[in-house]
Amino acid sequence: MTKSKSFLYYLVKPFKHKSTRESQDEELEQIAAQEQKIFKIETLISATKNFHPDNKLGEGGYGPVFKGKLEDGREIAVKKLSQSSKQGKKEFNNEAKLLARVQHRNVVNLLGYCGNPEKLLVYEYVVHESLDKLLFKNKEVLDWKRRYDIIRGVARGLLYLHEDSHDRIIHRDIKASNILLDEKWIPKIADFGMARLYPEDQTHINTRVAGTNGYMAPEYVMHGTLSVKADVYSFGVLILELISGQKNSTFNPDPEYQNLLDWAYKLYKKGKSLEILESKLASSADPDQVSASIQIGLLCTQSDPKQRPTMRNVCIMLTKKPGTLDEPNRPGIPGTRYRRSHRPATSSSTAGTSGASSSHSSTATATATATATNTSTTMAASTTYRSAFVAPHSRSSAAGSSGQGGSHSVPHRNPRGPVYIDSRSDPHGKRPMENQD
Ligand SMILES: Nc1ncnc2c1ncn2[C@@H]1O[C@H](COP(=O)(O)OP(=O)(O)OP(=O)(O)O)[C@@H](O)[C@H]1O
Repeated sequence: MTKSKSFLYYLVKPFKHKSTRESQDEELEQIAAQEQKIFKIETLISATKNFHPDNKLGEGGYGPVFKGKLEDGREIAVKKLSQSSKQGKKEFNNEAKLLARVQHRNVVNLLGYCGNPEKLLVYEYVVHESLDKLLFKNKEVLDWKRRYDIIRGVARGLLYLHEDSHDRIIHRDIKASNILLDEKWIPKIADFGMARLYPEDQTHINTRVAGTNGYMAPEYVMHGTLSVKADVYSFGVLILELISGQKNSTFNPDPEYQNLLDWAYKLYKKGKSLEILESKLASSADPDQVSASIQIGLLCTQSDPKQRPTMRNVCIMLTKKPGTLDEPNRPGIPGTRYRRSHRPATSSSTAGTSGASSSHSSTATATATATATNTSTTMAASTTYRSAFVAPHSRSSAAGSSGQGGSHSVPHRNPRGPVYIDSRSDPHGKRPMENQD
C-alpha cells in the first residue's frame, strides 16, 4: 500500500470494528507515524520542564494540560492522560483520531501524539487559552466585537465539522472551556474526546449520554438521541453566555427564572431581550447584532431539535437583521418533558429568512406550561449538586447505572421523572463517555 493509500485506509476504516484497546492503540500509532506526528517523551519532558507545575494550564476530564516550548521555538500545549483514568484512555484515542482528520481555522490544531510510556496529546498553544477563563473571570478583554467574532467563528467551525469535514462530526461538548482564543482572538474549537462520527445517511444516532451540565440538549440527555442538533443547542447556550456573561449551569439571579435560557426567552417575549446584555458591553455593542444574536441563541436552544436551525442556517442568519429572523419557541431544558410543537419546521430549513411568524401553537404552550412546572425542581437539583440527567428507560439507565457512574456519579431514581446523577465529585459538572455504542 502506498503511503497516501494506507493513510486513507485508516481514515475510512470505521472505529467500531476495532476489537481491542491494543489494536486501537496500534492503529493510532500507525496513523501518527504516517503523518510524522509522533513526539518522543524526552522532547515533551524537555519542552514542559518535566511537566513543572508552573507550566500547568489547567486540568480537564482526562488529566492536566501543560504549556511547553519546542526546540524550534514553537509553543505547545501538552495534554497528559491521567494514569488512573480508564475513561480518559478512550477519549484520548478518540480525540487523537478525530483531530487527525480535521483542519480548519476555527478548530484547534493537533500537532502530534506520544503513546509511550505515557499518553500525551500535543497541540499548538493557543495564546489566550480558553474562553471560560475570560468570559467568567477576566471579562475586561472581551468587548462586544470580540464576542460577536467568537460567535461567528465558532459557528463556522461547527458548520465545518457537521457538513464540510471528511466525515460528519458531532462534537458533543461545545462549551466555553472548549473554545480557545488565539493571538488575534480567533476562536478554535477544542477537546474532541467525546466527539462522534455521524453517518451521512442517518438523521440521528442513539448513544450513551456524555457532556457537560448546562450545555446538553434535552432530547440527548433524556433519550440519548444524538444528532448535529445537540451541538446546535450547546452553541445556542454559548451564544447566550457570551452576551450575558452569565454561566447557564450556575445562573440564579431570580427565582422567577429557571435558568439563563428561560430568562433570555421571557425577556425576549416582553420585547426586552437587550436587558440580558452584560452591562459593561453597553458602550461597545451594536444593538442590531446583539438582538439578532439573542434570537439566534433562542432558535438554537428550542426544545424541539427539528425546530433548531442547522449550523449552515445559523451562519446565514448571522448576516441578517433581527426583524428578518423566525420567532423562537420556548427553550428546552434538560429534565423537563419536551414535545414537538405543530409548527412546521420551516425556520430550521430556510435559513430563518421567512420573517417573524406568529408565536406558539397550542401544543407548544402546553409544553411550555409543563416545562415551567417541572423545571424548578430539576434545575434546583442541577445547581446545587451539578447534576446531570439521564432518561429512566433502559438504554439510558444502563448508561447511568454502575458502569456509567464510576467515581463520577451516583444515580438515583425519581419515579415520575428523569434519573438524577449526582456528579458532585466531578469538578467539571461533566458526564463521562462510556463504551460507545
Ligand atoms: N491548545 C491549548 N492552548 C492553550 N491552552 C489550552 C490548550 N488546550 C487546553 N488548554 C487549557 O487547559 C485547560 C484544560 O483543558 P481540557 O480541554 O483538558 O479541559 P476542560 O475543557 O477545561 O475540561 P473538560 O475536560 O471537563 O472539558 C483549558 O481550560 C485551557 O485553558
